[in-house]
Amino acid sequence: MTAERAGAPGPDGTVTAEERAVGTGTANPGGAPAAAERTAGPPADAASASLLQVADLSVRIAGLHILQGVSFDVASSGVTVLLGRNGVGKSTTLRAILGLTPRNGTATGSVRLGGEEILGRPTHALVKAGLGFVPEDRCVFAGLTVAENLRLAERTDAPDYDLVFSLFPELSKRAKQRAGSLSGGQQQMLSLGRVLLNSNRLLLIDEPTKGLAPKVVTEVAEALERAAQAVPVLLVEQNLAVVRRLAGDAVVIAAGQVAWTGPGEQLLADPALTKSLLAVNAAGGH
Ligand SMILES: Nc1ncnc2c1ncn2[C@@H]1O[C@H](COP(=O)(O)OP(=O)(O)OP(=O)(O)O)[C@@H](O)[C@H]1O
Repeated sequence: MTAERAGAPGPDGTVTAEERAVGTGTANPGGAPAAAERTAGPPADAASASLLQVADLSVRIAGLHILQGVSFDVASSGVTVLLGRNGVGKSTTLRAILGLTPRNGTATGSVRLGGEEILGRPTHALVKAGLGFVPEDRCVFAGLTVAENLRLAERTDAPDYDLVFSLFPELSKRAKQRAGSLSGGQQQMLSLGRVLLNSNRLLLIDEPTKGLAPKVVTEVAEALERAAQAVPVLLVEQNLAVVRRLAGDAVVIAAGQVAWTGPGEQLLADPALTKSLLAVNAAGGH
């Protein structure tokens, strides 16, 4: 698809001077990337180390210009975390990558997976190409058993049950239990297991710890850590304790654009920056 000019918002844009001012991170001072930075792209070694390259991604839905030229890379191993205040467009970014922008919307720019342009390709082709998605609502069939949920997710003749059960032994133990009676954390593991049965090049995971009790959050973070050893992950996550535990690189979206990118550790080590970008304390509280 053709790259759409980003930067200055259109008449329906949502960028305010104050929001732009929070973009003081080392990787992207000033919030929106300068045109020269965008066209220059990442250094050659960074490009070769990245699996997914999102460049100048703009999404408009129902008259709203939600993403206004978002650019970032996802590393070929470990967890890249996508952060930002509520409603900035994190889920919209995942959905655009997956070809799930609603039909009354448009997604323009470029998304490359392993160097190949994928923006605009249909979702079924992207799933076949190795994008695995774990949505925010977990998506398990409450009335079916764990084993049935897993069987329904099989997409190949050789689903990798060994991997899934080695990562989440709980799923093997609870194979005959109805998914609706699992705890929130166990449901999240089932949701991850359903995706990991098939071979994936990249997992896109949307707020897996949302609404979970602190103890369960820790369990899910451990599960994600194990999953990320098998497959690289692009993770939307608001819980900074989870980010601290998992993040390699962090990408912060504000006002429709990438306001900061860099090592997650570096972001969390700077409480003032964390607070200005995310309106939360690095200790984890709001
Ligand atoms: N289909 C849609 N129709 C209209 N507006 C939408 C649609 N999808 C998203 N939006 C709007 O786009 C903005 C970004 O939404 P999105 O869900 O991507 O944010 P988010 O950063 O993931 O938020 P949160 O952290 O609260 O989950 C919001 O203002 C949302 O209301």
